[in-house]
Amino acid sequence: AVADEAGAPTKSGEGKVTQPAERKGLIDTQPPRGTRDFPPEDMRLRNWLFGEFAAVSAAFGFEQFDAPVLESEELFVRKAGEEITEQLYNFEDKGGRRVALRPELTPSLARLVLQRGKQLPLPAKWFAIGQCWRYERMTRGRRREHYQWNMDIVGVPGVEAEAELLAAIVMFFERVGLTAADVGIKVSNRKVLQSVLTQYGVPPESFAKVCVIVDKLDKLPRDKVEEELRALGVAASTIDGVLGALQLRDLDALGGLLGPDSEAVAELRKLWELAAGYGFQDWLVFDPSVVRGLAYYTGTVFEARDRAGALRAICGGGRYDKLLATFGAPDNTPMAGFGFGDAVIVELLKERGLLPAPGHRVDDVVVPLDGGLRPAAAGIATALRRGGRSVDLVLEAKKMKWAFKHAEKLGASRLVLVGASEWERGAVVVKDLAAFEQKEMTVAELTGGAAPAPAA
Ligand SMILES: Nc1ccc(Br)nc1
Repeated sequence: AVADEAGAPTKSGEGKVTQPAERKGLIDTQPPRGTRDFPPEDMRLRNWLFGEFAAVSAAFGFEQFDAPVLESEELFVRKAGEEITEQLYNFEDKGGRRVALRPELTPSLARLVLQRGKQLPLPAKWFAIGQCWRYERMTRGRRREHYQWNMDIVGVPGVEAEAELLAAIVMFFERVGLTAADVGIKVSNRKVLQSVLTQYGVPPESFAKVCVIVDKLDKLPRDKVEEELRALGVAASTIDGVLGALQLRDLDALGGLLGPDSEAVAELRKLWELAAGYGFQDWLVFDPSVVRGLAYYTGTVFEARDRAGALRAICGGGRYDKLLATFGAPDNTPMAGFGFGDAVIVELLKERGLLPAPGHRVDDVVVPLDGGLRPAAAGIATALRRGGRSVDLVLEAKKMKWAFKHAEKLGASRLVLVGASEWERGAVVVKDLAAFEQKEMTVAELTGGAAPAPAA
C-alpha cells in the first residue's frame, strides 16, 4: 500500500482501498506494560554495563552466542513449580505452535549444545547477553523483561568450572568498583539438601520440587514453606531436619552432620581452596540455605547479594549436570553457569555512587558556511570519519554563532568551518574548542593526509 498522511485512506497496488482505523488523538507513547525504552542517555549506561560484561567474558576466553528470544515452549515446561515457568510468557503463534519468550538463556544454550552434539569441542566456554521475559500479573507492577549476562562452561565435571565462573563474577564487581565489603557470594551445594532428604527417606523424584520450595524461605514465612513441603508429602520431622541443616554456617559442622565421606563437603572444600588460589575467598560465604529456585541445579549453587541483604540477588548460578538428559539426550554432559541481570546491579551501583554517567560527544563538527560548499564539507567529513573521527556534519544552513553553540553542546574538540574564501585556497578554518585557538588548515593537514571524498 502506498503510504499516505496519517488518517487518509490508503490504496494498494491492486487498487484496494483501506480505511484507516479511526485514530482518536495521539498513540500511546509508553512502551508495553512491564517493558522499558532505552533512549540514548539510558542506552549509553546499558552499553557501558554490557561492555563490562563482555570485557570480563573476553578476559576469561569465553565465546559469545545468542539464540532467538522466541523459543519453543517445550524448552521451558518443567513440572517443578518454579516461578520462572509459572510466569512463562507463552502463547500460540499463527501456525498453532506453542512458543514462549525465553525467561532465561540456559535452555537455549542446552539446545545449541545438543544441536552440535559431538561436533562441539569440549570444554566449551560460552557467554550471552540477552533479553529475557516473564509474564507476571501486574499486581506487583514488576518488570516483565530484563537483560541477562550468562557465562556457562560445558564439559567440566569438577568444581574448577564453578571456581572460574565465580572468579569472573568477582572480576566484574572489582571492575565496577565494588568490594567484598559491599557484596558477598553465598555458596552451597544441592548435595547438602539431597543428603539430608535421603537421610529422612524422601524419594529422589521429590528432590527438585523440595529445592524450589526451600528456595522460597527468604521470600515466604516459614509456615508457608512448611505447608508447601507438607503438601509434597514431606513429613514435619523431615522439615525440621532440613531446616536445621540450612542453619549451619561452617563446613566442619556440615561435615559433622553429613559425615566424613560427604561429596558436598569435599566439593565445597575444593571450591574454597581454588578460591584462595584466585584470591577471591573473602567474597565467599558458605550458606546452605542457598538452594536457588531453578529445578535443574544438581551440585554447587551460589548467589551474589549486597552484604546488607537489602536488595534481591544480583546474580546466581550453579551446576546443572542433568539438564541435557531432561531434553532427551542419551548421556549427561556436565554444565555449570550463572545468570546476571541488568537491574539489581544498577540499583546497587546507584546506591554506592558508582554509576557512571557516560555523555554523548563527537570529535568534530563540520559546517559549510554556504550551500555551494555542502559537497566540499561532506567530503571533508568523510575523510575525517575514515580517519576514525566522530563527526557531526551540520545538515542545514546555519550561522557561525549557532554552529559554535552546537559544537559546544556536543562537546566537540574542533569546529571546522568550510568558507568560500579559504576553500579557494584549499583550506578551512579550524577552531580548537579546548585551546580556544583558531587557525587555517589545508584539508590534508586537517585530515592527516586522508584525501576528502571527491566533492560533486
Ligand atoms: N526470568 C525472568 C525474566 C524477566 C524478568 Br524482569 N525477571 C526474571
